[in-house]
Amino acid sequence: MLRQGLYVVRGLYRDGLKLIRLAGQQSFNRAHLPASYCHQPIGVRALTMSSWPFSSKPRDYSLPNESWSPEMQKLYDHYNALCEVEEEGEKKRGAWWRLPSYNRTLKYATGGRCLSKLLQAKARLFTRNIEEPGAGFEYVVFLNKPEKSCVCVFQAGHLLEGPPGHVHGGAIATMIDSVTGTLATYLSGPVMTANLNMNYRSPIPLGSVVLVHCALEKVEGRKTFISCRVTSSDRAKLHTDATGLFLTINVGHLFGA
Ligand SMILES: CCCCCCCCCCCCCCCC(=O)SCCNC(=O)CCNC(=O)[C@H](O)C(C)(C)COP(=O)(O)OP(=O)(O)OC[C@H]1O[C@@H](n2cnc3c(N)ncnc32)[C@H](O)[C@@H]1OP(=O)(O)O
Repeated sequence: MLRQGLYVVRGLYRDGLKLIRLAGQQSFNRAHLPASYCHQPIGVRALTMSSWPFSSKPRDYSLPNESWSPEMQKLYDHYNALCEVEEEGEKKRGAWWRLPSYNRTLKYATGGRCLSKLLQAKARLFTRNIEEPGAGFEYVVFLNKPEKSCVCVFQAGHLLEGPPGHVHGGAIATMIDSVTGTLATYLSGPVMTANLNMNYRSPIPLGSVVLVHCALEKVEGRKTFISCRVTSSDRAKLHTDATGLFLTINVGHLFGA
């Protein structure tokens, strides 16, 4: 069982990174996957899964929905336009990639040896488990590969309230962990957060749109250091700055190996 679990998680990360690399596609779907990805078994076959890692057509939460404010949409359009550049009349991939985002990673999510199949089936990504559009975390992450950095456009919904009318510090920390963790994962493979340091500089009004900028500071062996700044959408106001340390893990770590 443990060996099966390891097999599954390895497949998850390998295929997750493949998905990230396919992320820039505007209308990402199975048809865009390489044939080898669609037809060859991956590790998760061990648990009788199809090679497509989702149970049904997944919703890509990084795409615009009706709850997005004009400001959020404008920032999305801005970064999305940078994902494709025109050179000599030809459209080419730009430096930026939009990362798709799903609320579950696999039909049977992985989560350690103690998780029952029922719990695994119910597992959902923390930041994507509020179904009502606009009520929780609305965000999209754009990765800049050459610069080893990323920007997240984040609109904070009313269910994230902490101090009256403002975003809860834990919700801000969640976004920082998620975005720095995403960048670290992209750069270093499977990682876990070992340390996050945060300075809350100014409160974030509920419903507002902020930018979460993350950049690679350095990699030392298994350690990936990421810095992060949460600013107003015009970058004029600093809301939070943070640093994160991520340690590359052997995926067996998640199974207590
Ligand atoms: C479709 C699929 C898509 C997949 C792709 C998609 C993208 C994906 C997005 C993910 C977005 C979510 C991102 C959430 C990310 C989490 O929230 S992870 C959950 C929270 N974190 C945890 O639960 C981690 C709990 N801690 C641990 O498991 C272990 O302590 C760790 C972090 C793995 C480290 O343990 P270890 O590997 O045994 O390392 P250890 O030997 O103790 O230390 C190694 C070195 O690191 C140093 N170190 C360790 N801990 C610390 C620390 N806290 N501070 C400073 N130094 C430290 C040690 O001093 C040592 O240094 P050296 O002596 O080598 O110089």
